[in-house]
Amino acid sequence: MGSIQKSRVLIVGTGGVGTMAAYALETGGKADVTAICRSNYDAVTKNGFSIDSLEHGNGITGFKPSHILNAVPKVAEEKLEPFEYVVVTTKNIPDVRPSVLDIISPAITAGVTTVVMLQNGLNIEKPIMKAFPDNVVLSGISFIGATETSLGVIRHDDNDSVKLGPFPDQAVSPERAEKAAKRFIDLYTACGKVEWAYDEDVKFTRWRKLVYNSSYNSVAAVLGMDTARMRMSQIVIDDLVRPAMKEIITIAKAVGVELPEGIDDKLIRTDPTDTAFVPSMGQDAAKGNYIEMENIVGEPVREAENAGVSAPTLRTIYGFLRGIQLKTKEKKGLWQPKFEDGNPYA
Ligand SMILES: NC(=O)C1=CN([C@@H]2O[C@H](COP(=O)(O)OP(=O)(O)OC[C@H]3O[C@@H](n4cnc5c(N)ncnc54)[C@H](OP(=O)(O)O)[C@@H]3O)[C@@H](O)[C@H]2O)C=CC1
Ligand SMILES: CC(C)(CO)C(=O)C(=O)O
Repeated sequence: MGSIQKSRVLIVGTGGVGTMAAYALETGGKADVTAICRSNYDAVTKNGFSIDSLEHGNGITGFKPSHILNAVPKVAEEKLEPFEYVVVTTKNIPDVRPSVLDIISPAITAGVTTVVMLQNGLNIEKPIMKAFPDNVVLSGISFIGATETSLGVIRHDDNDSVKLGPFPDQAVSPERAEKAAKRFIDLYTACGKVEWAYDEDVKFTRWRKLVYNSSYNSVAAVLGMDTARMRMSQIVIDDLVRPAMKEIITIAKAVGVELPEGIDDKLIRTDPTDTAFVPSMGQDAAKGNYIEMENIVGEPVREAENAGVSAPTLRTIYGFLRGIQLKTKEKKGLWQPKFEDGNPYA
């Protein structure tokens, strides 16, 4: 029997989500993974990844994807065989260059490569679909809890259950997009340890996830607080988290997405209370990293404005998050404190 041709998969970003994707795809045996590492490149090329995983087991050491690179390959220029899939697992920060489009473009073969976006937030697909109208772009909404605790060291402690499906309004045929999504699910779940499902309604799934992320993630970033403490306080839920959730539910309705009755109550109680869980934006803010505030809060706020819906809590939270991001930009040299032309407060 001849050997099976493995799918060429590029994973851009090997933090929590990207490393667990590399591990699932490689151990499934149907994919030949090229992983892009950045700050963890030296650690990973030397020692491989160390992983403690709820689903794959604890104490995994020395894991190395088939190929490890420290920059995204320029497929056309370097005359490489096209990638069938490019999986995007960086944080998505459109207000800081390079954008996701800038980062992944060199690796995409027009008309061939499917882009899999395993990132939180709204409208993240728009720039990719505009630049590559003849490529399938897939949405993966992840519930995995995976963190890179130090360079090349990953803790994975929640089920890797992703809903994957085509973003709406693509120029490619729905049949081609569905086939690409189902094939990727097959490659990923071949490891036998995780359950992924085909997503028939990406718009719904993304808005549903926003109910949690827009509220809990951003309040965690502003207050530096875990979700158990927010619930124990009562006031943080009553004054911030629940009103933000209710606004997302109202904006979703205005754009044609009916979220289930009681979704706010359910998601408020979703995290365990015996650990101090801090959602990703809270972790990034605490580390002084850029935060994913534009796709998680800015986009819903803009959708609300377009639909004529009032969203005062989200609007205020967005103001705080923009301030936090500006402080990070100043620390990293991307913003200088000076009056620009036209500033009325000079
Ligand atoms: N972690 C989780 O449990 C969940 C995460 N998500 C979403 O998944 C996405 C990924 O999150 P997560 O894995 O936690 O993120 P991490 O911050 O852990 O990892 C992101 C990785 O991308 C790398 N990266 C960023 N920019 C580049 C670049 N230009 N070139 C190469 N590598 C780059 C980072 O490198 P460096 O370290 O050098 O910055 C880092 O290794 C986010 O959108 C998040 O919201 C969704 C659900 C759950
Ligand atoms: C809460 C979680 C881990 C989703 O499962 C998430 O999306 C985040 O922290 O940003």
